[in-house]
Amino acid sequence: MSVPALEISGLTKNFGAAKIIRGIDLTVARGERHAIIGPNGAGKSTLFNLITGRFAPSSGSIRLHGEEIGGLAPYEINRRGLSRSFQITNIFPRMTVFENLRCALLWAQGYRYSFWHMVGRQRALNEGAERIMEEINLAARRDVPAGLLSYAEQRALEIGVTIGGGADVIMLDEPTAGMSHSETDYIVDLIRKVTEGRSLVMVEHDMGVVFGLADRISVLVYGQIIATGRPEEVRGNPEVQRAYLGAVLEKEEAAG
Ligand SMILES: Nc1ncnc2c1ncn2[C@@H]1O[C@H](COP(=O)(O)OP(=O)(O)OP(=O)(O)O)[C@@H](O)[C@H]1O
Repeated sequence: MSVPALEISGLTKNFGAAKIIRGIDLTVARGERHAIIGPNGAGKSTLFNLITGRFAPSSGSIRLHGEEIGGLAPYEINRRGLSRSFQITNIFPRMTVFENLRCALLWAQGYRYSFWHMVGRQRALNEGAERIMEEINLAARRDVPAGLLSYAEQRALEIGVTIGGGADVIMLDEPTAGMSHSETDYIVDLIRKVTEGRSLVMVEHDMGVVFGLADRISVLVYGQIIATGRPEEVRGNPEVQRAYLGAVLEKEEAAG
């Protein structure tokens, strides 16, 4: 059996006396798209921040491709092949689409302190930036400053920046937050495309997005995973219905 992309076991996180993550075991296979859902305050962002290195675990283990990453700094985790996007757009508004992607590649390849090294890599960087631009469907917007793109295009660019470093585990925090139906469809198609052959872990409140994208779903309630499985298994799980999904799906149906 191949080593999972991500393997979390016995993970806990306390803030002072508050036990926020209370013993999580979770495995994400290579190439799997995995969604984490659950009610407000369940600990989804905290779990996300533990995996990406913003917080150190109180106990337990987080392995990326078999190597322990729990407690490493975010940039060290990034170098090992895990990249995250941000809920708040993380691009440079005055730089063009192309420059943003080039900058992401430059940063990821670790040339930021070596100007001469960088000059020698110009061609590879330019080609890499062009390739990602095609992948995220922004070639026609190549020379537009990022700040002038539509909101959905900015999120697409941000996904481009996230995959720019060649990471094979992508973490997305609410990638469709604040989007209209059509923008959501556009970003979902894009995420499906760019995560082909990569592993995806996403926190998302929109159940249409979750059930449309995820191979497997984990339901986090009060710092523990109460169910993990394929979408239809999770949807049919009575405990999940009771703790979370019943109310959410009713609300979404009512909203049309
Ligand atoms: N740095 C912190 N210090 C103390 N408590 C925190 C900290 N970060 C989060 N918490 C608490 O941890 C709990 C879980 O928060 P978290 O943001 O992880 O939940 P969530 O599932 O992402 O919620 P939402 O869906 O509303 O974003 C909350 O009660 C929150 O107040």
